[in-house]
Amino acid sequence: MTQESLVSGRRPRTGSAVNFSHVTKSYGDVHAVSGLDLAVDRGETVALLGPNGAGKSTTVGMLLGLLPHDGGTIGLLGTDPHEAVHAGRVGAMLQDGGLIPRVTVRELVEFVRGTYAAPMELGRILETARLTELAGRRADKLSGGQAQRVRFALALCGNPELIVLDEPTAALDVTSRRELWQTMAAYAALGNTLLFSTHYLEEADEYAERIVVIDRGRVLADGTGAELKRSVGGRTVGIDLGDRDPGGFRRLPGVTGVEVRGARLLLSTDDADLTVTELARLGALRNVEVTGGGLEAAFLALTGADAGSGV
Ligand SMILES: Nc1ncnc2c1ncn2[C@@H]1O[C@H](COP(=O)(O)OP(=O)(O)OP(=O)(O)O)[C@@H](O)[C@H]1O
Repeated sequence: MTQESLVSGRRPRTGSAVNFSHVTKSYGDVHAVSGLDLAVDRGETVALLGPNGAGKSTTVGMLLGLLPHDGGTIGLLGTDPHEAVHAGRVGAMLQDGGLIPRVTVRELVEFVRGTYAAPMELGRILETARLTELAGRRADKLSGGQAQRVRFALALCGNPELIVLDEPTAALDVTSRRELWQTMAAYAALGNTLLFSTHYLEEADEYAERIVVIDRGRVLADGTGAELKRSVGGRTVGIDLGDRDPGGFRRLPGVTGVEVRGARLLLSTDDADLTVTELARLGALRNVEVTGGGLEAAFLALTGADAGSGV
């Protein structure tokens, strides 16, 4: 660690945290992961976004050394998954992890801390996971959001450099989701690496610096939320047609398609700004509405466009 990182408690953001190269994994005839390439740098917060059955949990399982991979190589914090996990350098929050009954939050966290050679200090774990007030409560009598924060606290026990979270906010309400994200974002802000899988597009867009879209075990897209939205482009600009000739709009900048629906003219465009500017110049902006271009449209285009490719 550098002098600065020792003073501030921040970790240096250099080097590779996760490196999958051509990784494959099958369950019998099911190709769950098919030649996956994925690189995450230290200090990054990355979302693995994919539909059901995309291979997210299998990827997380292999990353943590819980599932053997069939082919390719997996590097974790400059070493192999087993070594990194055994050294306490990786924390994990998996789906459906039950909490031991009849013990308090403090006892549970103490117990898990005891399994590490150099654990994070108890007070800091409770504070980071916002559990200080709940430390004396029974761990099996908490709300869904509180229980998930306890699971996050358990993932923090070894003072890990990387935390891997498999759908951490599934089944949580909006408030609990936001609270959990505040705790995780604070940990990431110290220079730690977060890799999480999710179904929630808004969550990936809001909290991840990078989104890796996977489907059928392969990477379909990799970039910031803004880059993914841009890569699909495709917005629709709608205006009231009035008595104008729809054909004349075909030559407008950005326009890729023209459709008349009732009294409305719908222009498909790959550059909505340019199209709208030109409509304004022509004095044709009546009841303008720009739709599409969100992450959902990008996600559907990416996963849908790949359907039927035979993989
Ligand atoms: N133990 C298993 N035995 C057989 N097939 C499996 C097993 N685990 C997963 N699969 C299959 O592998 C593929 C990838 O599953 P995986 O659970 O990794 O996807 P996922 O993206 O995590 O899905 P979800 O979002 O629904 O959790 C799916 O087709 C799934 O049915």
